[in-house]
Amino acid sequence: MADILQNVMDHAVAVARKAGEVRHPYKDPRWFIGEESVAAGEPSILTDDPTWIIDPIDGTTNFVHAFPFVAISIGFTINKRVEVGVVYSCLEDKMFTARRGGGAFCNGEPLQVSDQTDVHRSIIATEFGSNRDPEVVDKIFSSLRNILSLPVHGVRGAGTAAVNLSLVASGCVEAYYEMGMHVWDIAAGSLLVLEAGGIVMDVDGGDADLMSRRILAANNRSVALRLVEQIAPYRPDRDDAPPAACD
Ligand SMILES: O=P(O)(O)O[C@H]1[C@H](O)[C@@H](O)[C@H](O)[C@H](O)[C@@H]1O
Ligand SMILES: [Mg+2]
Ligand SMILES: [Mg+2]
Repeated sequence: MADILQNVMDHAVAVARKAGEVRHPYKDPRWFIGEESVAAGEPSILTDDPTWIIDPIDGTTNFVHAFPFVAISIGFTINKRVEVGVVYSCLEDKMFTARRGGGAFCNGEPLQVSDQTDVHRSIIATEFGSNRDPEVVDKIFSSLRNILSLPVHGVRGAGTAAVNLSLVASGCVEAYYEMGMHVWDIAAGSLLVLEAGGIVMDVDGGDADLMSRRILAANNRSVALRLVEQIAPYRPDRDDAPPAACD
């Protein structure tokens, strides 16, 4: 694991030097998008530069309530594409790692998504999120009702996007979708799913967009597209939306 991170950091330095940059890739705030740094007012703009995307605690509400799923999520992008993903599920003591083109692993063991193609025999993970706007809550429940009525084998939610994505990558659930989470929740986990043989797309079936705050990750296209038909989509403000103007 340390080797993977060291290689990536070396790569980041090499890319920076090639571009004639003198910035230090581990210290310049422009090379980071983190939940806490953004909360402190740092920008949340994904550029082509090597960028670390970090959620130090994914599953904060779980953590506060001692609900036993909490993760650390670290993604690394170049040209806006996730090259490395690391999710550490702390209480399970599972270290999930993926490198683009290099596969996905849990504690060093290769991961493979489920081979189930029938949505009716699937478990779907999702989250209720934290937005209590009645229109959003209606959409959440509309999607849930449609999916439960398909029917599916079950609907689950770990309370952390990173763990939900690790569950898709591990083949424990067939798919995970959510609207309203942030780029730091999904950057690392989305690569886990891709490298375990799955797919990642927008909830409307379009291309995945890391900054859109919408994700559908699945073991295969046939399960994903059946879910697209059931999901009532809404558009949260993007992670890279300009801050609202003050009067
Ligand atoms: O804020 P943290 O880092 O705990 O992350 C969020 C989760 O990852 C979401 O899936 C989940 O839906 C919640 O929004 C949760 O807040
Ligand atoms: Mg999070
Ligand atoms: Mg967090």
